[in-house]
Amino acid sequence: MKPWHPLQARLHRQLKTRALLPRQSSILIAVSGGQDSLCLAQLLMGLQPHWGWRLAIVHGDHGWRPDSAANAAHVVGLAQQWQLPVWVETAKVPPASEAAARRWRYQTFEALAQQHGYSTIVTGHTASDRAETTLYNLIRGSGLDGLQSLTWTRSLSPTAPHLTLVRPLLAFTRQETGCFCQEQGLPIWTDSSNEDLGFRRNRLRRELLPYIRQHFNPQAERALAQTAEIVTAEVAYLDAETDGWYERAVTPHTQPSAWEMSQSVLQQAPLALRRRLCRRLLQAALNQSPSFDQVEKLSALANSPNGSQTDPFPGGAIAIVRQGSIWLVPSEDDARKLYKTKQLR
Ligand SMILES: Nc1ncnc2c1ncn2[C@@H]1O[C@H](COP(=O)(O)OP(=O)(O)OP(=O)(O)O)[C@@H](O)[C@H]1O
Repeated sequence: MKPWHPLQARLHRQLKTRALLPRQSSILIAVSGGQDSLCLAQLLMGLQPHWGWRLAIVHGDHGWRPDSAANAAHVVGLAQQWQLPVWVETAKVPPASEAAARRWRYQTFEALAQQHGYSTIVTGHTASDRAETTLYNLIRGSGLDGLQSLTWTRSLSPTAPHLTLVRPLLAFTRQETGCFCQEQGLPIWTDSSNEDLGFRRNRLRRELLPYIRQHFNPQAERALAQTAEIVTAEVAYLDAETDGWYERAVTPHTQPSAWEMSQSVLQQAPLALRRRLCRRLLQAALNQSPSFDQVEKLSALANSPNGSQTDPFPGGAIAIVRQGSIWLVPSEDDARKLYKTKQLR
């Protein structure tokens, strides 16, 4: 038997200690054709006899670049060479942004995984991606949740709770995956859009991070990825704490729909949890991630007198203080209905 490559041995240890990909799992590998996902596919294939996984490849063709069909054909060719099942999903209309493309990819891959009985989708995200995301989110003013950036695992959607997204390469840098591909002679497909400095993300990767490395910390990438790792555990802890406070503080009502939050519970909550409670409530009520200012606006009602009210949130929802409760109602109209039913007195 061929001795394991050091990266393969490291990945094996990671998978064991973190219990990321259980034995006999059915795994769909998301392969863009870039160096990270090629490295991932190759490493998983090498470990497959030991873990007994069922592996397959999936590729998403966004139709963005003139060479996107050739890119897809390249991935199909590799999968055939590796003797793995392969699916290519093509976007009917090219997604309008990076974020839209990501959403489309995960939705399509998720449907495919369900259809063919795969329990896990894996991506080639690395410590370098993690470092960049953390730095990017820091500059944008994100809280801890943004700084944790990419997590090792996450469930893909509430409609498919058994389906997990796993990122097994978060401990490897892009430099390591690049060297690995070169050593193994893996044919990397170069995505020309990665060079485009019109994208903020690329400028951060090609200009800001090299500057930080040169002038502040040659290990900046590892340091940022480490920050993300530390923050991930802290966010998990705070989330679990928030669960209990949310349960005690918030009562949902129907007809008309409204959320009632106890003012005294909100007052007792430490500021970090108070903000989390308000954020979670706004997320549920508005169906979108609230901004910091919106969270602060709701949180300020913890100490506001009876009768206080916020100006409308996006979509027209308002929050009103009544008799020790903060009522979050979808609109002024709903507030009037509540007055009629005497709940809001
Ligand atoms: N078009 C795609 N088809 C399949 N998987 C994709 C696609 N684009 C991205 N992915 C998955 O998401 C991961 C991260 O995507 P990202 O856009 O950061 O990487 P990339 O630069 O396109 O390619 P790579 O990470 O493979 O070098 C990839 O490693 C890959 O697993």
